Amino acid sequence: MYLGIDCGTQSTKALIVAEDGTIRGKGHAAHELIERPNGAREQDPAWWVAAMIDAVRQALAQSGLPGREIRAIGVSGQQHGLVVLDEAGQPIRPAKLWNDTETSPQNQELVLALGGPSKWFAEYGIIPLTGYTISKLLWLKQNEPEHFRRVRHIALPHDYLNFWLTGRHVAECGDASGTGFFDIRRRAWAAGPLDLIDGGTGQLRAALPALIGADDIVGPLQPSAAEALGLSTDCLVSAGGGDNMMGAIGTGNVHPGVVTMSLGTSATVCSFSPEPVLDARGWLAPFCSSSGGWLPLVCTMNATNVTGGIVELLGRDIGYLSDALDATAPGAGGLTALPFLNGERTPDLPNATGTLLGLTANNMNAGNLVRAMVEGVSFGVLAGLKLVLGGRRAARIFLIGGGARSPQWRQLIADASGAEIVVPVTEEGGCLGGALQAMWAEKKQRGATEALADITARCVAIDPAKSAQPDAGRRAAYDAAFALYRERLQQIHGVAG
Ligand SMILES: Nc1ncnc2c1ncn2[C@@H]1O[C@H](COP(=O)(O)OP(=O)(O)O)[C@@H](O)[C@H]1O
Ligand SMILES: O=C(CO)[C@@H](O)[C@H](O)COP(=O)(O)O
Repeated sequence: MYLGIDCGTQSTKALIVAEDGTIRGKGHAAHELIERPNGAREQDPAWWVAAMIDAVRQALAQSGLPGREIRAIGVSGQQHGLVVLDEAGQPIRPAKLWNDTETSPQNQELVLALGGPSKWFAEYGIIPLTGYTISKLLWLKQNEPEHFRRVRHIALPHDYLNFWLTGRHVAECGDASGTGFFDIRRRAWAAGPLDLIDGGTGQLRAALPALIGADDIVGPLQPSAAEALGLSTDCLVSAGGGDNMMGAIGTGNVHPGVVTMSLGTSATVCSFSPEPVLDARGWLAPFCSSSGGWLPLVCTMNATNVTGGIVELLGRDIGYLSDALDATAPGAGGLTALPFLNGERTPDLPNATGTLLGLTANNMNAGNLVRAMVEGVSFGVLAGLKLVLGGRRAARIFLIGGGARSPQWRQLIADASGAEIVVPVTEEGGCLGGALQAMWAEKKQRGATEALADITARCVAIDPAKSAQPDAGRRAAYDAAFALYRERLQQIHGVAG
């Protein structure tokens, strides 16, 4: 048995998976979120640990299996968050998250300090955007120098959980590639940007964990972690990765030609590549995968916070989102939402706020309000799909994340993209990816090596009842609404969608 753990923004999920891909147990525990009006978004790493313990114990109880049956664990985690640890390995302060826009001035400062976007691209293959890890370090130095001085280890959320599980400080290329201090072409840390922050003292270079391979084992569980989780100290922990990287594995996106879209707190779209896919404009995130390759990706910062938020504001439960899509027509009667509630990463508008345009006496109703938000979020990620595929059309998209539970939202994405939408039987893509990566690494460790593509081919199944085929008539209506969205985006923010 293998255990996948996914530390998302809103919750931690756990999944027990048998060698043939059968799901044996599930668990889920919600997270708190610290939000401040200045764009700060933070979580205490201790909350992730507590949620992980809770979710794993639920999954074990549901499976009825003894803990010693779990051979290996793979941890998936929200990308980019900065966990800073002191000499004793204790978190110094709450982690600033991927959707924290308070550090936008520091990001701008760093981009300029190295010589501008083209210099970053030439040197490291990436141009940092607000949300990536690096600006959080400069923010810490400028705003909390006492905390900065105590930094001895830098970790991403999943690296921190791996450390808590094993006592070892390591990282892997997928999640590391989203830091802004990683060389995308060479798949290695890039310490130069860190020298800009600490003035070349070497403090931050020394705080970097060693990089390991995607199919490597971090180590066995340390006794304290094994006891807390109800597992054995023989249980191994694999490299894990960023949640998008692990969601890619959980949808079989480990070879070219597969597209994964996630509708979680963020909306993301990505497609595996055996070569680096770089973008000198910096719109496409040129990340590595957590399966040994690259994973060009686009992430928008506003997704189910917007769609869930409007439904809540209307005093309904989340099922109303699907009802509203049923009750209204593509285009929401001319209503367009530019849903950048907390600034945005793609397009790069970290200080933007949301806008609702085209409101009339005829279209102002609850259904259209919900539809406009869902369409605004969807158009943002569909613009990203074009970037990821370099203008090619997707024939099929694997849809995961909480939003994929809505049949009507799935149909909207099918109609607006012209692609078939499929949903894996195991919709917790990050968790399944974690468990499958753990299987891959554990098998290699005991000399029973199996290619990851063979493991995903065996274990990732599509739920036929959840597939959606595009409708050409509705496609034309969505094309018109998408064109209006782009026009209004240009008008309000001066950028192309
Ligand atoms: N049936 C549904 N229809 C639309 N949205 C849904 C549905 N079920 C859940 N969601 C949305 O999914 C969100 C959670 O998504 P999830 O992928 O778990 O987030 P994260 O990984 O960022 O923690 C919820 O907040 C909710 O808004
Ligand atoms: O920042 C990114 C990707 O670059 C986000 O996708 C985070 O990784 C958070 O993911 P979710 O909580 O929405 O799954």
